[in-house]
Amino acid sequence: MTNLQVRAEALTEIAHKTRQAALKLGNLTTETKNQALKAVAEALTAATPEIVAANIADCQAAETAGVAKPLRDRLKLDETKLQGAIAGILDVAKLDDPVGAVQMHRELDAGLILKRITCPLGVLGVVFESRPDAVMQIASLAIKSGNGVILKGGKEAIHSCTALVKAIRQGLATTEVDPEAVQLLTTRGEILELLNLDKYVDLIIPRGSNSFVRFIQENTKIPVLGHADGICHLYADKEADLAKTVAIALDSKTQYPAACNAIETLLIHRDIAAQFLPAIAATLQQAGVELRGDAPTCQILPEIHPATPSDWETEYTDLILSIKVVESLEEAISHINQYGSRHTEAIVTENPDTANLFLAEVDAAGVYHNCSTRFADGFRYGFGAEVGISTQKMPPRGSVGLEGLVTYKYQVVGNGHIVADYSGSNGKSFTHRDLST
Ligand SMILES: NC(=O)C1=CN([C@@H]2O[C@H](COP(=O)(O)OP(=O)(O)OC[C@H]3O[C@@H](n4cnc5c(N)ncnc54)[C@H](OP(=O)(O)O)[C@@H]3O)[C@@H](O)[C@H]2O)C=CC1
Ligand SMILES: N[C@@H](CCC(=O)OP(=O)(O)O)C(=O)O
Repeated sequence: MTNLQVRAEALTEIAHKTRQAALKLGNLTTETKNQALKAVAEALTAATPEIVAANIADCQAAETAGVAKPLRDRLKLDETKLQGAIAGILDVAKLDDPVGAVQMHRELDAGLILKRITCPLGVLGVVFESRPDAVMQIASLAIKSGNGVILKGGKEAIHSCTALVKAIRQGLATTEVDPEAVQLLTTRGEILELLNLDKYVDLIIPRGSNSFVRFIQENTKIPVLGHADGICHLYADKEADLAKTVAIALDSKTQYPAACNAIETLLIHRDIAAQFLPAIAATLQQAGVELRGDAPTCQILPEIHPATPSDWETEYTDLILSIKVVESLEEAISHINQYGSRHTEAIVTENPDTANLFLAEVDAAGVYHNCSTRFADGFRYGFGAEVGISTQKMPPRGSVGLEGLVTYKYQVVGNGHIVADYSGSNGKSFTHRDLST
């Protein structure tokens, strides 16, 4: 057998075990799943020294390799960040179980009852960037939603992800959840093999660049839920409040510059540009942001770099912001719909009609008025955690939490009912009576 065949066989075995574990997990009670999450939290707490040491090794290697600082900040998992993520697991335990919800309860005819009931998807394959806290968010959401999960983090986070998954599996080993429900892959080659395993894997969630998500979509028969790049904008309207604009621009750009929900471009109405831009620029530059502007912006801020057309389509994941002066709300919306990645878009204005037009006409998973784009997050939305932010149009769209990880079944129970009785000129009629309370 060639090395490739050996790898394919090993991966098939992993996927098979995950599926078996997921089948059992999908039928466990809410209480049992919550106990498993608590055991996972305890195991992660106990393994804190090993996890932090593994992360230090990853961070040092990333620094040596010249990985940019915002991406190293994203990679970092110190004790405080780890404790926050563990608290997040306990928050997921407190959430309602997304499995077993009766979404529809209908009498079709006397004694013939239809229910639509939520159920797990089965096995998820989630590929994500070098952000180790994602392991805990995704694994806890998978367990609570009754799904098995095969994880693959970015190469810079390999030691951190390995230590985390080891602790998660140790925690699960003390519970009724089979540890095989949570798996970790570490190489791109394994991902390519995983794409062939449509018999075992029900959904692939790639978190990464647009080209990577497209590559996955084009190379698998497994359904794909794409979490692609975030080219997000803030539009300062002619009726914007200056203090709000400065605060929101600062937060949206600098609070976590490597996050996909950080802004890349500030659009500003020409009527306020001369008044607002000096204050906005001073605050951003003080925070270390490099500004790049179009010609009208550079006239007001002569010290900044001119922007080139490629700036409008670039996600910097760094402390860089492009600025463009627009003639109107319509031009701002049109720019966003052309260059945005349908992730998260915000307007600052005191005019409710202008805001409503923006919220209605901008095509994105998140449309915000007078607040930071950094609110695009499962924890902040009250979902406990998130698998990521779906940039696809079909649901689940935006931040994907527990509800995005279940599907449903139609359950029909009768008593010997047959369709022939309801057909033809003398056929019985359906009652279609709603039985939901
Ligand atoms: N919408 C969302 O929720 C999120 C979006 N993003 C977006 O992702 C981008 C940043 O991602 P970045 O850090 O550069 O990560 P990449 O897109 O480079 O990589 C992300 C993951 O995909 C893997 N990968 C990339 N290319 C391939 C390939 N051709 N074959 C197999 N595996 C591959 C990487 O593996 P390896 O490291 O081993 O190469 C890594 O595990 C940004 O655009 C950001 O906005 C990020 C997180 C969440
Ligand atoms: N919702 C997240 C951002 C989504 C995400 O995972 O982004 P990234 O930092 O690119 O990995 C947050 O606000 O932290």
